[in-house]
Amino acid sequence: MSAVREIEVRLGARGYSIRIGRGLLDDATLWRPLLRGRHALIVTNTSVAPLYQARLQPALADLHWRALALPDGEAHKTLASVARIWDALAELGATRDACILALGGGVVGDMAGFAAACWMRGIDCVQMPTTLLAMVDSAVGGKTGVDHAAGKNLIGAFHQPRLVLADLATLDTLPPREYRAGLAEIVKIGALGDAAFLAQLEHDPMALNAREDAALTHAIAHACAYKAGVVMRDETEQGERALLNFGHSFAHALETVTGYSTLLHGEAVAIGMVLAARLSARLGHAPMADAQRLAALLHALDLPTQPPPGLDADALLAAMRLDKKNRAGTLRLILWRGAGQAFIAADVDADHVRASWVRNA
Ligand SMILES: NC(=O)c1ccc[n+]([C@@H]2O[C@H](COP(=O)([O-])OP(=O)(O)OC[C@H]3O[C@@H](n4cnc5c(N)ncnc54)[C@H](O)[C@@H]3O)[C@@H](O)[C@H]2O)c1
Ligand SMILES: O=C(O)C(=O)C[C@@H](O)[C@H](O)[C@H](O)COP(=O)(O)O
Ligand SMILES: [Zn+2]
Repeated sequence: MSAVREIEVRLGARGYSIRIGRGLLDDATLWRPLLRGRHALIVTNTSVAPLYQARLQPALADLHWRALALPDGEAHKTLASVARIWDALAELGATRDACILALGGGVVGDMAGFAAACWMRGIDCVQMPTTLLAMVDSAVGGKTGVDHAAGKNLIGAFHQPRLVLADLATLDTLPPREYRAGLAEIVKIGALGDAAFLAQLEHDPMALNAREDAALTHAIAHACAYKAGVVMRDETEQGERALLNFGHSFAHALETVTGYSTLLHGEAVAIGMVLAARLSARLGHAPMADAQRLAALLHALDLPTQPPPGLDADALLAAMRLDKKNRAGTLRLILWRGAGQAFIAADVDADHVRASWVRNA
């Protein structure tokens, strides 16, 4: 096994480690001791189960355990899917000391975490992310939940995992488009608060595309450490944590309006960050040159930087009005003052936001 990086998320009794390395799923000593009771449920999906589920099974032999493979895709990130997890827990007879092992990308992780938050008002969940996006973002920080037809992640809970185990070997099978989507959330960390990291990515955007363990470990650990710092200071998004939403008011509207089936989350975030950066420039908060820099980096990483054609600006604006960051009927967005300097912008003018949806505006 190659070197393992470890990052602590210090949240008192809710604290946990993030471990990053190759082959971690095969080392049951890393996660098996965390299972306190007799019941374990592997929550995964139909694509990931055949690839990685067998890695976990030997260590579960002396427990009551089951595996639930949910249908694949963001369109299935629904309460109906979570109800299937609760049904599986009921069939297993899972008590308060049961543990869910969330094996998959962010969709699986968000649903498994939410099911764990609610079952008997809270059982343990170990996040075993198998996508780049889940390793750098969704498995960390305890945001869990599902989508609603009216908006992304509108139903959910904060529920921290007991452990995050990021096995780099699982990325070997990740399709290129999904991999690139994860790069968008890595760029986001630089864009919102870490200009030096952003400059590193700009200096050699292709280094990460090689999927070489050392470069990957560095980027994943850097993104996780940054996010962990924010979460430790503001676990439930009373303030600073909202900055991790840079680009997301636009991204979530895009995902909602396109029925959660056209754009990947990371792709929507790439577009959303460029729109937020351009809007910041038009409102006089930031240089337009920084928005252009950001778009150039995302383009170099083969990520989209413009909304797909033919979308209805009014529908997109309507979706943005249901964003969780809004207050008292006004739009509250994450904008920036330039690379690495995101801030919370209250009461943003709706006409300006609407104009952002015009392609090339
Ligand atoms: N909770 C949070 O803080 C947070 C943060 C960011 C994103 N998210 C959420 O995460 C979701 C996106 O996550 P995602 O990008 O991981 O998408 P995903 O979970 O849909 O996974 C992407 C695709 O890759 C497949 N896959 C997963 N691992 C694989 C592997 N190792 N080999 C081959 N195929 C594999 C999946 O089956 C799926 O088809 C969105 O719902 C988003 O809202 C949550
Ligand atoms: O962890 C956070 O906080 C984030 O905002 C991370 C985002 O990348 C992620 O997409 C998150 O799910 C969005 O949260 P939401 O509260 O806007 O639904
Ligand atoms: Zn995101």
